[in-house]
Amino acid sequence: TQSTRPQRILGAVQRNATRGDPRSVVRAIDQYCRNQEWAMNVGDEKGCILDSVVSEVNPATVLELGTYCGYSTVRIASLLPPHAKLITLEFNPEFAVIARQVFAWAGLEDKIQLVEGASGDLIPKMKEQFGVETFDLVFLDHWKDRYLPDTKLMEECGLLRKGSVLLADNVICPGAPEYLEFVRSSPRYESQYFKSHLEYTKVEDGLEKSVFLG
Ligand SMILES: O=C(NCCO)c1cc(-c2ccc(F)cc2)cc(O)c1O
Ligand SMILES: [Mg+2]
Repeated sequence: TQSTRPQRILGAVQRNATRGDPRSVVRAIDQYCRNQEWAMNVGDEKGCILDSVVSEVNPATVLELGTYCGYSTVRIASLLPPHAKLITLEFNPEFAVIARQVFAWAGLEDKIQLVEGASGDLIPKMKEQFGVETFDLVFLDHWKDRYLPDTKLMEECGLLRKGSVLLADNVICPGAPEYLEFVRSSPRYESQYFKSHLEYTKVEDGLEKSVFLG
């Protein structure tokens, strides 16, 4: 029977990465997706920008919206301080099954909590069900038309504090025009665009970093 792209990505990790070495997992996925078949990981070019923002924020609590195969989850978690927690939300159960195995291969299960379901349903449950106060960093990488409604929802649920950082992937390609307009025009956010390229291609894309001002 035919394998799926996420299954083939997991295979590349299991063949080429070293168990317990997160950076080798990241490298194995990038090499596979650059040389064998494209996949919607944030990739190495935008990944370096992600790394720099994570290192600068040094977050104790991280929320990732959109796990896919766990590439960015592993990339972020590998940079977190010892007791920091990363919660990642994934709607697609097939992606979740693969991502959990990628986290295990990287040896990061204790830092990462993957929750399956729709972000719009799960965000209002964050405080009560997952014991979260506020998030220091949010990485938006899920359905692009959910970036804005979920940002408003996080505000309403009191999940953002003065200084919380939102980092959004794909603001150019595929694009999140309503989100971009909102964070760039709202007096409650200080936004900055990091120009880059769509993963594994020469197409323009970028990350938008927006600091919530409270
Ligand atoms: O939909 C995306 N993510 C949420 C899914 O769970 C996504 C899509 C693309 C992309 C796809 C098709 C194309 F032609 C160009 C870009 C890229 C990404 O980085 C993404 O995150
Ligand atoms: Mg993306």
